Amino acid sequence: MSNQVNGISKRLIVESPNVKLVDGVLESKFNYRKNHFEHRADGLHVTPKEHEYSFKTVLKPRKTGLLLVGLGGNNGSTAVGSIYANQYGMTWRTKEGSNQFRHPNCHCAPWLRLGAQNQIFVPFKDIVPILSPNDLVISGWDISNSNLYDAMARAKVFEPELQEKLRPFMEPIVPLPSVYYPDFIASNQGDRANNVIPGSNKLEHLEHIRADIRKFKQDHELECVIVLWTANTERYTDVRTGLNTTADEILKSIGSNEYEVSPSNIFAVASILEGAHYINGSPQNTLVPGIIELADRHNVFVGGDDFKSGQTKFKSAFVDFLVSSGLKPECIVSYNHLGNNDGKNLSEARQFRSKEISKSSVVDDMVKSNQILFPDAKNPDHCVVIKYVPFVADSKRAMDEYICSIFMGGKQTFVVHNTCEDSLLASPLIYDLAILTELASRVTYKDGDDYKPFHSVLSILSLLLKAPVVPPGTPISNAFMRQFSTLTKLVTALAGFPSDTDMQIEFFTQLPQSK
Ligand SMILES: NC(=O)c1ccc[n+]([C@@H]2O[C@H](COP(=O)([O-])OP(=O)(O)OC[C@H]3O[C@@H](n4cnc5c(N)ncnc54)[C@H](O)[C@@H]3O)[C@@H](O)[C@H]2O)c1
Ligand SMILES: O=P([O-])([O-])O[C@@H]1[C@@H](O)[C@H](O)[C@@H](O)[C@H](O)[C@@H]1O
Repeated sequence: MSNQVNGISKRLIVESPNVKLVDGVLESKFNYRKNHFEHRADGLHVTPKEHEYSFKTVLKPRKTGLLLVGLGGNNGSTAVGSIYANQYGMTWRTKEGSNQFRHPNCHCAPWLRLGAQNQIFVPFKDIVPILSPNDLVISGWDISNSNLYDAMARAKVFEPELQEKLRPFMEPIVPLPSVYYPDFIASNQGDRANNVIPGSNKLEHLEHIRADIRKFKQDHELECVIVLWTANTERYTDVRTGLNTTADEILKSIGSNEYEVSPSNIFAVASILEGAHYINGSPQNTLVPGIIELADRHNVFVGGDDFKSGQTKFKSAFVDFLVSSGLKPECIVSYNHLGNNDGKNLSEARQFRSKEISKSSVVDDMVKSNQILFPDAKNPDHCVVIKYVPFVADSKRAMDEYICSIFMGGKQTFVVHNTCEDSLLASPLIYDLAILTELASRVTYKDGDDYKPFHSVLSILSLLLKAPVVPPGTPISNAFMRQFSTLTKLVTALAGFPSDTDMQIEFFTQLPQSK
């Protein structure tokens, strides 16, 4: 591990009796402070509690494969192309001049202030070793047989010169045939579906996808495989007893060709049965209770839902700022239009509804966090609109209006406009999700005498997702900086030192001499 202090590269050496390195495994002890609260007749009682965790982190990242469902989409082709652009140091002209691949925010937090007194900043990757996106082996499936050069041109995300430089790398890549059940995505996607696994037997489709995953793992001698859904948004599936509320039910439903089993359910079950982790980058409710139970049974991670990329990411930080500042959001209208195939798919009601749910739930925790502003925990008026306008292609235009009640009955209105290539926001998140999932696969914690992995529902991915799926009983946090803090505190705990409290008390007190 190394860090930059004034440009001088230095190793990060943790001086602590709570840390030891044994055969490439970092063993660390972490004192977890967690207050216990109890409402009683005379008031709210708080009892400070402390719990000692022991972690083991295998330091060497695993040889990892990333299988994208929707490989030929705007996000999929952009994610693959950007890896080659980085690996080969490509530059390309734009009307503003020459451009260079900018490493995406694929380390989540490029810099993490550690030592308040020295303002030392260390990137995540130097706190615990994490996978580089360049080392990912990437493949995947698509219902469209377009090779990735044609898919990249169709996406209209990269500049033409870059597309041509990428052609030798992208043209040979043709997505594997996929599972296609028309009722789950918009009917306007039918003309794309020319790369489909034949037949209608869902158990055969499951076994086909399982065989694809096994072959990919064997061919590339992989230690870790992550399957990530970046295919079209599906409609919600029913969740009901007998269909998918237990692991045995979902397996039985596939065996009996149940109509309500979706393509994304098939991919999730196939991944889990092949020991591959499964991440849902779209808003549909793929991770039904039965799939979560199956993941737990097979000790693989699942995560979702829906990349938190632009309008919602901003909202998760902005509303946190508003509520923390005592400004009460009364009305939030989030409108956007875009012209890519995602927008086309979302132009049908059932697919839009999946997205509306994920985009609307993002303020819930922040509203509940302030009972002075929201005594009845009633959410602000919150309206989400998405329109498909082909001309703008991937360049999404998002316009938001926030109206807040402020001091003495005043009103404060914020209007936000942002334009971006949607795929340039989402593609780095594909790496982030894969990198954090691979890191989590190397971590165990002590529970009694044994070390065990984190819960199968990987809630540490919440920072990157609009509608985080969390272990049962876990409060859902969407506030951006709180999610960020959760992740930074975990990473430093794994490395054996608690992250800074940010109190900076030492600057307005005489710091007691450390023992
Ligand atoms: N900023 C963003 O782009 C962003 C943010 C959050 C979520 N998302 C979600 O990510 C997903 C992909 O977005 P996109 O812009 O790349 O869309 P896209 O339409 O360009 O790509 C989706 C791809 O999935 C393919 N596909 C559809 N059904 C499939 C199946 N059953 N198996 C395999 N492939 C299938 C399509 O042919 C298409 O190539 C969408 O669900 C979108 O809502 C995108
Ligand atoms: O992440 P975000 O920018 O809030 O939301 C986005 C929507 O605004 C967009 O319309 C949709 O096509 C993308 O899939 C993404 O979900």
